[in-house]
Parts: sequence; structure tokens; C-alpha cells
Amino acid sequence: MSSSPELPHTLFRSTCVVVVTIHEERNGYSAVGSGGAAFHHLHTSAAPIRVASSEFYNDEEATSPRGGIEIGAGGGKMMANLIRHRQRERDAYEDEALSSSDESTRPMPRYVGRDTDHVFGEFEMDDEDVVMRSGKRDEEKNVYGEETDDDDIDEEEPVAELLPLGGGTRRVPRTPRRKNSSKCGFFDYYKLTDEHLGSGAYGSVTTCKSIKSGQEFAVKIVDKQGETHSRKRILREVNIFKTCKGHPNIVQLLDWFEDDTNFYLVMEKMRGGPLLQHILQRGYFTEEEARRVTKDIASALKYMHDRGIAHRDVKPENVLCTDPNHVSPVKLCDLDLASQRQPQHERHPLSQVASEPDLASPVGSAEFMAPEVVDAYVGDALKYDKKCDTWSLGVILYIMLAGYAPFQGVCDDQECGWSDGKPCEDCQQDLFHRIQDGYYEFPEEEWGMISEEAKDLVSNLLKRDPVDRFNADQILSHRWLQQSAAPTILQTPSNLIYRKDSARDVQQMSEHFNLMNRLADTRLSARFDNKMTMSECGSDLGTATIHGDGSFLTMSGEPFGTFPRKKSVGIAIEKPRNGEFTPPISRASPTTPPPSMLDLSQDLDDSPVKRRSADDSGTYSLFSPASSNGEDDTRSPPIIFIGMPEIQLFGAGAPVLNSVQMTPRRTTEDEESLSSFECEQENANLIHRVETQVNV
Ligand SMILES: Nc1ncnc2c1ncn2[C@@H]1O[C@H](COP(=O)(O)OP(=O)(O)OP(=O)(O)O)[C@@H](O)[C@H]1O
Repeated sequence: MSSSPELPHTLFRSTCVVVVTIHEERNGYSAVGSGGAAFHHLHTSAAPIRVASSEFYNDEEATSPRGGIEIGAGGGKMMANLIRHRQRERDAYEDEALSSSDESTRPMPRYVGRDTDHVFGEFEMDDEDVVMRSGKRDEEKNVYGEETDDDDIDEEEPVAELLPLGGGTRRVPRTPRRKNSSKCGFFDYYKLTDEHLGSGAYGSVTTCKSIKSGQEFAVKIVDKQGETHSRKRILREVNIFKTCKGHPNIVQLLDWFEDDTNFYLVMEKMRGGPLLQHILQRGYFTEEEARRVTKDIASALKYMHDRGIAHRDVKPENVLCTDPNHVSPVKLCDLDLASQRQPQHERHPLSQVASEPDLASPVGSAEFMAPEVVDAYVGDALKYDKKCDTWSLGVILYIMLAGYAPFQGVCDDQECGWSDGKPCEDCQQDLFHRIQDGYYEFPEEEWGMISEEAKDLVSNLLKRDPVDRFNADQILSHRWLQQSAAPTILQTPSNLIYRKDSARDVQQMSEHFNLMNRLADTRLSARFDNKMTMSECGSDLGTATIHGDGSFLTMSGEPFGTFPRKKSVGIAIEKPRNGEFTPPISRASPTTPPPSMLDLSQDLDDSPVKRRSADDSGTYSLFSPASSNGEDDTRSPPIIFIGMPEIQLFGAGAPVLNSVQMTPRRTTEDEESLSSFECEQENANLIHRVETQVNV
């Protein structure tokens, strides 16, 4: 099926993958796993009934009652269960808050600024302090040694310190001289400049200046009013920053604040800008410089991986140059997608299982996705781990050496605008297939001048099987990194300019993917944080419907940000065994079983929800009847599950649904299947199909 002219916004040109993972805890149910959302609706008649929406997250720092499933209209018994479930949550939350005699462990609804002086040293720092903090010491000790003051800090104070917000902003006093300054916020210490450093799905990064010293920092400001903030996510990012403090190749968080409107993450300012932009601006880049950058990134990854953290979004935009005049040293930024495993001894048996999908959540950027990540998109596997970071480093290294990406999507359409940054479903599919095949070349024109050692490292990073792929240790001990490389001047800068299909597309694709993943994730988390009422849930059910061009429309028709409010799409799902469609079954591979091992065999007594066995896991077809009622159509797109009574999988209080992934795949069977698809929508002929991996 090719992109139809009548359907400019074909579904999932950009891919959406939603992973929901659940595990059970003693008090009711706590959903744990990667942030995510599932689209759940029941359809039995012309008027689709919206049934359920769930949200789950895996954050040990959660300050609000955890877990939960939110239900919209319909399903009386289910609704009653949800009310009971909600009440149980509130009771448990209040009980816990009241009974806690220990101030430090008492759950509070909000927290304010983190006392980062304890973590990072003095608050107001001069350049020397920043250098010290960012670990400009003996590299071996910084990367591998234990010379940190973490231990003291951890004992004194948890990183996620929780304090009542009260009215207005309050900053935690960190030193005796600040003990009385209990009403200070970001603007008491810093002033913003008008230098915009970058922006992402979360917020914008701007230069700020210390009022006291005039020293410049970078501050990431995350708008709390927006759809994308999540306190847990910020906490997680702060925690990971803290774990990574002192490493010379990871951007250092220096301070952070929260007020009524924003979060403020104050970081050291990386004056050299993002890697590829830096290379482009300099117009000059050598193999030796590529080697140094590779070593820096590998050092950062080793540090994170050794601590059980996968970055999961390694891409050139997140590699920042310290100095405007030199490409290295570089530092990794943007730790908000990073995931950290709990230490073995702290893991609950179920949470251990449930932690897997956190790494299995397909997040990141398209061109940098390792094959196993793409597998997760297309249902062949659900698990990937920190080796995906070293794959992404392989892609970055390839781009650094050649000026274009190793895997690129192409199609036959002469009008295709993919190389100009426009969406193209065929190109995207082609890109995914190429990544999955793991096939790339070293074209002689650019690679002829590049050393065999460099190519060998690329080859060992771009290994399709993660088992064969180099880990960070192997990268660092590779012979190319062990000694200076040739000062060969590379064609990278000019290729970055002329090969439109490289860096720019990488960035554009990454925007699509990251936004989709995060909006779906954080929006639901934010909603849960705010403890929305039943009616609110009902009126704002679901996450976002993803248009073919990657834009979003919420279930309630509210557009996110600047996304166009145009044609909406609905989604239908068909269970293959009961329905007339037989989509190709693409189960998780035997070596990477899906996260469906949770014991779901016991039904809940009072739940209307029928738990399914792991046998019910499988790949389901997901269809998208388009409703193209004109450019201004802002109707709520119905989410319809056809022929799937198991929609009750998504019911209240029962953690029966392990994960759902929506992945695009078109097969030759589609045309036939779709022609028999009875859709009650207008324009039923405009149906696109994606596969859905449902793990029960
Ligand atoms: N410490 C810093 N110094 C200079 N620039 C920075 C710094 N941190 C971030 N930036 C710039 O801001 C951009 C966005 O920052 P960051 O990636 O942390 O935000 P985000 O909202 O989490 O983005 P994403 O959507 O990629 O996750 C970066 O790509 C970079 O260009």
C-alpha cells in the first residue's frame, strides 16, 4: 500500500510504539515499567464506546500513589471497580502520609529544589569549580575510579528530596548561610539571557547567568503547564545526572529548581554546541578528531553502563562540544530517556521482570536505532539493552567519518520529499528494513582514505546481533582508540551539507520519534500525577493519535503544541484468531522473549476483567480508518477494537495487559484484508494497518 493522495496523513509514517507494563504489588496494583500508554477502546456498535486508558511508569521516586488504570465512559462494573481502586489508592496514600513519623520518608505531594551543593560542591562556582566538578582530573580515575563523594551525600540526603511546596517557590537550604533563605527560587540566583541553546520535546535550553558571579550556565526549562512535563521524569533525570556526576564526558547538572510554572535544570554550559553542527561550522574534521570524540562518548557510555544505566538516545544532537574552537572533548547530554536498573538485591522478583520492558521501550531516534530496537518496532523482539547505545555510537562514528548515515531510507517515488525532511512511509519502512538487515557499505569515495582500524571499529559496532557487538569496554580497548589516528582530513563537513539524507533527516526523524514516545508517556504520567478525576479522565481519554505525518491529535481533539489540527484517524484492532484477518504473526524471538512472564493466571475476584494467559500474547492487526472530513476536522478520533472482547484486558485494577506495541508493517496480505474490513467510518477505504504486539 502506498501513500494515498487522498490521505495525506497516513497513519504511522512516523512510528509510534507504546509499551505498557504492569506488575502487581501488595496494596492494589502498581503499574511499573516504561512510561507508555495504550489506546483502548471497545467497539460493538456504530457508536464506539470508550473504555479504558492506562498509564504506567517505573519510577521508584514516585510521590503520588502509583499504578492505576483510568477508565472513560462505559462499563458500569468496570467503572465501579475503578472508583474502588482509586479510593484504595487515596486511602493508602493518605495512610502512608499520616502514619509516617519520619520527615525524610514522608511522601509529599510535591518537592522543591534539590540541594545540589551537597552533590556538586559549592553552589556559586567559578570556572575552576566547574572544571573540577566536571572531572577534569586524571581520566582513569574519573571514568573508572570511585573518587566521588556520593556516599556521604546519599546517606545524608536522598537525591529526590521531598518537601511540601506550600505557597510559592521554596528552595532547600543547603548551607548554614542559606538556612533562612527558604523562599528562593531559580530567579533569586540566576537571570536568563536571550541566548537560546536548543530545545527538545521537554523544554528549551537557554543560557543563564549567576547573579552573584556572572558566570554562564545552561538551564533547561520545562514548562509544567505543558503536556509534556512529568515530575517523575524530571526526578529520574536528576537522579541519573547525579549518578553521572563528575564524569568528564557527561554534562553536569549543577542545580535544579521547581516553581509553580517550571522546572529548571541548571547545567554547565557546553559552548561548542552539538557535534555535527560544530563540525559543519568549522568545516574541517579529521580522523584523529573522530577518534577522540569516539573515545569520549565510549567513556561516557562505559561509565553509565557500569552503573546499569542505558542512555537510549545517543545521537549527534546529544553529543555536545565543550569548546567552541575544538571538537573534543565532548559530553553526552539529555539523560531523560536513560533507564537505570535497580541493584540486584533491591529488586522485587516481579519488578525485575517488569524492569525489562523499560529497556524494551522503543525510544530513541530512527537512524540510530539498533536492529533489536527496530525489532521491537516490528514485533520481532521486545528487549534491547545498553548495547543499543554502542550501536548508536557506531552510527555516529560512521557519520563522523563519512558525513552521511550508514542506513538510509529510499523509495521509488520521484516526488518523495524524505531527503528534504518530509515524511515518507516507504522511505521509513525501507530505513527500518535496512537497519534490520544490518547491511551497509563503505563506499570507496569517502572510505578509501579512512584507516582500516576505524572501519574495523565501525564494523564491530554495527553488528546486528548485540551479542557480537562491542560493548563499551571493547570499544575503549580497540586499537583505533589506543593511539593517535591519522590526521586525514575527512569529507564529513561537505557531505553533511550536500547529503541531505544524513544529519538533517536524522534530526527530523529523531524529533518525530522522541516526541511521540515522550508525549504519550509523559502526558499520561502528568495526568496521573495530577490525580485527575473520573470525569476528567473520561473527557480526556487516551493519549495521542498519531497522524501519518507524525503529528498528534489527542483523543479530545486538542492538538499538542504546534501540531496541525487536521485529519484525524481512528484505530481498530482485530484479534487474528477470532477475526477474518490473519496478519503475519511476528512473535518475539526465542532468544528475547516478550515480557509476558508475569503470573497472570489468577483472576481477580472482584474484577470484571478476565486475565489472559501468556498464550494470548501475540501480534494483532491494528487498522486505522481515516476520517477525512476536511481540513478542519477536529472530531475525536474513535479508537475501536473490533472483534476483540478481550478489550477487557484493559480493565480497572487488573494488571493483565503486559504490553502493547503498535508497529507499522505492510504486507501483501493487506490489500485483501483491508478490502473486507467493515469499517463504519466514512472513507473506510482509507485504512492503513499496523501490527500490534500484545503481551498478556
Ligand atoms: N548543557 C548544555 N549546554 C549547551 N547546550 C545544551 C545543553 N544541554 C542541552 N543543550 C542543547 O539543548 C538541546 C536540547 O536539550 P535536551 O536534549 O536536554 O532537551 P530535551 O527536551 O530533553 O530534548 P530531547 O527531545 O532531545 O530529549 C540539546 O540538543 C542541545 O543542543
